[in-house]
Amino acid sequence: MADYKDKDPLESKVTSSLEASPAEESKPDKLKIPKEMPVLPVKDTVVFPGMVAALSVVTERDIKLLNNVLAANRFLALVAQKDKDIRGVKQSDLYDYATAAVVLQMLRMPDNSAKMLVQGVSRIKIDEYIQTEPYFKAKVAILEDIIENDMETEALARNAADQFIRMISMAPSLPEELKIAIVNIDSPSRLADMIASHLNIGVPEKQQVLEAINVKARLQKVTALITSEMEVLEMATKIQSQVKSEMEKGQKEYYLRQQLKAIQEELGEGDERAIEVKELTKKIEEAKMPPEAKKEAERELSRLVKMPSASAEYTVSRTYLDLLVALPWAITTTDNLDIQAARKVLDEDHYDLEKVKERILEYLAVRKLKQDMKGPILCFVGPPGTGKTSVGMSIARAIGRKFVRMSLGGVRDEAEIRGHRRTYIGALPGRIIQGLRKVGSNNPVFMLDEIDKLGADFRGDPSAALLEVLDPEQNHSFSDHYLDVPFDLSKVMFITTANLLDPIPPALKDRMEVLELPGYTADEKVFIAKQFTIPKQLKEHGLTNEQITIVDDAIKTIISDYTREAGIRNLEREIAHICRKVAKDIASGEKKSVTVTADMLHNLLGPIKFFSEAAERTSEAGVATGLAWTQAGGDILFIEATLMPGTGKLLLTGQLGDVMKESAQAAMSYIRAKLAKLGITFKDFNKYDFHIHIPAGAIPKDGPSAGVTMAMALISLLKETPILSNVAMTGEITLRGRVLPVGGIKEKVLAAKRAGITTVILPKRNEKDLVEVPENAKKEMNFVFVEKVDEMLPIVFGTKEPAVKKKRIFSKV
Ligand SMILES: Nc1ncnc2c1ncn2[C@@H]1O[C@H](COP(=O)(O)OP(=O)(O)OP(=O)(O)O)[C@@H](O)[C@H]1O
Repeated sequence: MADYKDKDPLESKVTSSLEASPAEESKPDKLKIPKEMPVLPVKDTVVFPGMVAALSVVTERDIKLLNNVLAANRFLALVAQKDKDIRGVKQSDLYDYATAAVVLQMLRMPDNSAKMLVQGVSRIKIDEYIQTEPYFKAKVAILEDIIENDMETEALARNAADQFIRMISMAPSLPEELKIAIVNIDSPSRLADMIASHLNIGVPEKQQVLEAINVKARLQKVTALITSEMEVLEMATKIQSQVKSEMEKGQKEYYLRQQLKAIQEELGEGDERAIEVKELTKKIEEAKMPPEAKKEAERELSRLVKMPSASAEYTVSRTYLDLLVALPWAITTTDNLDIQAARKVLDEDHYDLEKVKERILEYLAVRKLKQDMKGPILCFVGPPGTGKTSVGMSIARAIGRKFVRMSLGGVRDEAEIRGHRRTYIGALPGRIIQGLRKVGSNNPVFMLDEIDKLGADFRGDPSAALLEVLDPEQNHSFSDHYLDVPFDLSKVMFITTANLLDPIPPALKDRMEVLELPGYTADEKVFIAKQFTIPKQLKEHGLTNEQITIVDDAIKTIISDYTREAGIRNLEREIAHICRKVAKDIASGEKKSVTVTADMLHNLLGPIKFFSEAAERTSEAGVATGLAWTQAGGDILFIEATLMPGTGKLLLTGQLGDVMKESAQAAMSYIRAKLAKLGITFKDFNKYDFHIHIPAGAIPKDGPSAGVTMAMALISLLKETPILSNVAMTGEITLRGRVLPVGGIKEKVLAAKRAGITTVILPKRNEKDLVEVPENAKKEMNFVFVEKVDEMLPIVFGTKEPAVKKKRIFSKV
């Protein structure tokens, strides 16, 4: 068995120990090819005719063969082995097609093996083995090429040559000189053999080329092999260039980094990064985070260290770490549990608001007994300016906690509460986490203002996120999307505020303890103004008691003529206005001290802003004064009714909800059914259209409560009798004329009092609610409780019998 060692015979080192050298006369000649010759099995390669190859001869059997060949005519058959790993080769292990070759040179090696240089002469086919020992010998048939010298052969040959030349340029293992050799080959048959012998292909493919006697088929085979080889080469080149460019990039970055480091060292900033990491590590330790958060912070820090400081990712990571270390994981302020002291602080800041103050003192008392008690979640409900926010601040001051406030008005996006995931560009933590970071303690009084103005849209429902915040069962592990690790909110005392209770989602309402702050009477306002508002405003404007005095009358006039509100926000604003004007006079040296009287208000505050409309509006028949419970607390509203020629339709305009429309229908039907009982002589209902109007600005929260007012406006119209201007009413009406209870009695009564009403008609079943109305209001007003609409008539018209007709407002049709 011969081993193929060297493809390029020119490189084999043939030295002076050559045993035989081919003489000129022994040059291979096809004519002299014998018909019988020894057969040498070859591993690993196929020697093509015309090619020179160096083979190693190792086994004793092969050496014997070689000796005999050299002693005879130097011809031998080189046959490729089907499987190169087989030892003790049999005939069936060899291909049938072979190459007749002559031995050109032989070189004996010191270890008894030999190397020989052979040259292929012709394709042969083994016909029959005639000897197997000591080596194979066979009868062979010499195969002649089948060649057509046509254009196709020519084209195939040129194409193969061109492709192969291109391939040489791409394959680093093929020498450039091969190109010249290829160009100089004239015979297509030799060209195909030459190319096949240099292709990096297996023995079976080479054998196929050898067996292709037809030169065209051989060229085609070779072309296909070159093409697939080129594809492999191209792919390899691509992979190589990719690897190279990535390596280059990495090397470039490394090089630049080294430079940067050198520059930083020169500038004395060399270890800035190290200092930063040290500082952050220290801060992580100091923040005393729970294990989960600490692990996350440490992981983020190890990521940060690997990032280039100029990258956007670095900033994101650094901002996140800054938040993690800044959050008050373990900072808790100590509560002041002294109930007396707390009461003093609460009283110092606010008048009345007893329910709220009591609730807080109760909480403190229980806290004293049970250390780990959860904070209550309170909801202060009331009209604007009734002290909801300021009492929250006062609570924080009384217990000795920090205070943070966030308005939920118009919040529609869940992410505002719970934050954006950090994968978003410009992501931020939610407002709860932001608030806690700002306030710097984990047990502040956290005020969530305007919870009734929460919105919801496609960006998620913020109330769902709030549920988690306000649920004591869940909020010990509140998850903010940005923060990504739970934060314990259970120590926070949440206080929410709302103007109205109804719009608050029921699930949220459920979790809170509602405390109402309904508003103040004029007298209470005077008291608050004197005790709290005026001293506060004087202080804010740098004025002293000697420099300005506001007499009681002036305060009362501000309340009645310049404000109409349940709270005291506008009163405070008007007082501030007066303080500014007085401060100007005093600062400019014009005056030394000013006593503000009611007469001076016109000059200081401008013309009166609110008139008592009741007297004016109800001077005509068909107008009734109702009481409404609105966003701003209680208010009065004038319901007007009129009629005009028509067909008996009922027309409704103004701020009417569906419920109010139904109430109007009910009122009308009741009246028409009870004309005689109500003392109405009007009969031509089918010849007139009726029109009820509720003016803008008085959007009642509880629609049905305008029922009795609409009924009274219609009755007044039909009886052509005006209603007394000092009477106002509220109540729902049924078809049978019953008066049903309504809400917001305290607010409504206070609003009536502000408007100068002295008699208020209320549903009988609301009598119990009168306890909430302040005593002084009760003293100055009359309350009439009714069960049926007809009971109202004597009161609204001021007489037992229908009043005197004043003037006709419709003519007979
Ligand atoms: N009972 C009171 N005693 C003393 N001052 C009061 C009282 N009620 C309200 N005030 C003062 O009225 C002003 C307005 O109150 P605040 O801003 O707390 O109203 P609010 O109920 O929160 O209103 P909004 O619903 O508009 O938020 C504050 O300066 C507050 O100090």
